[in-house]
Parts: sequence; structure tokens; C-alpha cells
Amino acid sequence: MNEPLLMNGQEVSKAIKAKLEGDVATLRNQGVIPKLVTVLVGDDLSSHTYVRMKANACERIGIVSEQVLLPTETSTTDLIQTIQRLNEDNSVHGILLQHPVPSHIDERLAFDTITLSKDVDGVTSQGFGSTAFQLNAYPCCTPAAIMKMLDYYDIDVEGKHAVVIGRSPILGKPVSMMLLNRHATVTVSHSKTERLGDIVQQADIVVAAVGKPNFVQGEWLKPGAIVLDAGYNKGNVGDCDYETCYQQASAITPVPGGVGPVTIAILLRNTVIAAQNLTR
Ligand SMILES: Nc1nc(=O)c2c([nH]1)NC[C@@H]1CN(c3ccc(C(=O)N[C@@H](CCC(=O)O)C(=O)O)cc3)C=[N+]21
Repeated sequence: MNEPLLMNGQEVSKAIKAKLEGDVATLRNQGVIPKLVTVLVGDDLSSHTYVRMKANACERIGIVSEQVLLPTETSTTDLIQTIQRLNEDNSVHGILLQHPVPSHIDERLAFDTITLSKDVDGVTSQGFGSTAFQLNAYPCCTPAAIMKMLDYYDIDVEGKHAVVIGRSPILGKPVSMMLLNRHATVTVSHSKTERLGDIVQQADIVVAAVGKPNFVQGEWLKPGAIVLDAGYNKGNVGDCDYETCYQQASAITPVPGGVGPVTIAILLRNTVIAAQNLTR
């Protein structure tokens, strides 16, 4: 097997961010400072790391970011009040509620409290529905990053069999809709799926979004499959067993340096567009 194409997330991320610099400058000249607020409930260490990375990325490009850190025992009502306050704050253009929230909180209700015009993370039911029907909404960041990666490397999914592993509200489900909209044949698999290896064997494109480190085995892959690893596990390992998948794939995203950096670039882009739209 030839060496696979390495899809370089840093490079794709840079290309997206380069286009944003002018937009941020224009907004600032108009007296508008784009602002993203991230809301994080609880003290999960890696969640804090991701939120900090998002804040740093904002800062580097001239987006103001604020972090709202709430204690683990925050109630759904309190979280909703926090989000409502951000909805009404005219200085805020984007709101991101970090997933997952502690299990006693109604995450769907909390997501759906975010006003559509500030849903730069595409997590609301309306945002999802709009994505599915190709209406105007901010796309969910990691799914959009996966599609961006495919576009950047000129990978056409039309007619291809895409197997998505995972069905989370911010990854598996929305990316399945996006692939379907590009005329892929989409199989969505999940923790209850039987004979997953047999299903993955039939995939031209594999999107791994399960949250299990090194889960997808190279031997499951059809030779020449395209592998997008959207996993983010402790220790910076993806959902794919990289060494063995690398042997089989024709194109693959590494972790780190793959889908992750592009996710953040999409978040920045969505926030800049939200600032433009809200101040028009
Ligand atoms: N509402 C919501 N929206 C999200 O978009 C969201 C979320 N919740 N919850 C958590 C996950 C995780 N996530 C990552 C984004 C970038 C990297 C990333 O850039 N990682 C670097 C490495 C990180 C490092 O160096 O530590 C890389 O892959 O190269 C990772 C993880 C967004 N998430």
C-alpha cells in the first residue's frame, strides 16, 4: 500500500483563519468587537483545556472571548438563566455551551435556550434542523471541520459509502446529515451496533466520533478507505488506532493536528459571521 494522504488540520485551519483577519479588521473599524462567550459547567480537566484553547485562538485573531465557569452542582434553571442573560447582551455575538454538561442538567433544554442568531456552535434543535435541510444556520463546528477537510483535499463523497461511528448531538448526528446532503450513502453506527467491523469494512469513508481511544482497527478498513478521526480522548489520542489505520487508508487525519484545529477555526469563522449578521 502507498503512503496515505495526510490531511493536515493545522494547514486547513491556517487557511480559514487567514481569510478571517480582514473581516475582523473591518468589524473593528466599524466599532464592532466580535465576542464569543463559552460556558463551562463543572471541573472536567480536558473540558477546561479545550475552552482555554478556544479562548487563545479567539485572542490571536482579535475576537474577544469570555469564559463563564459554573460549578458542577449548577441547576438546569441557573444554567438557562445564564444563557438567557447572554442572549440579551448585545456585546455578545456567539455563545458556546461546552458539551457534555453534568448528567443532572437537561443539556437539550440548555442548548435550545441559545438564541439561533448566536448559536455559533450549531447545537440548537433549530440549528440542527436547518443544517439537515440546508437552510441558513451556523453549522456545528466539528462536523463542519470534517466537511472542510474533505473539501480542502478535493475528496468528493457523492455516491460513496460513508460510515459514521457515533451519534452524538454535536458530531455523529450532524455530520451524517452533512454527508447525506453531499449525496453520500450514510450508515450511522453507535454503541449498540452489532458487527461494527463488518460494516466499517464496506466504508469508502469512515468518520470516527465515538470517544473511545484507538477504537477503530486498521483491519476493519477496506484498503484505500478515507479516515477522518474526530476523536478527542485523554492523552491526545484519537478514536482510530493510527498505526494500523495508516497502513490501510488512502487518506487519514492525524490526532493531534487533524480535525481539532479545524474545529476551532470554524468556531472563529462562525463567530465573525455572527458579529457581522448581528450588527448589520
Ligand atoms: N459545545 C461544544 N462544542 C465543541 O466544539 C466541543 C465541545 N462542546 N466539547 C468538547 C469538544 C472537543 N473539542 C475540541 C476542539 C479542538 C481540539 C483540538 O484542537 N485539539 C488539538 C490538540 C489539543 C492539545 O494540544 O491539547 C489537535 O487535535 O490538534 C480538541 C477538541 C471541541 N468540542
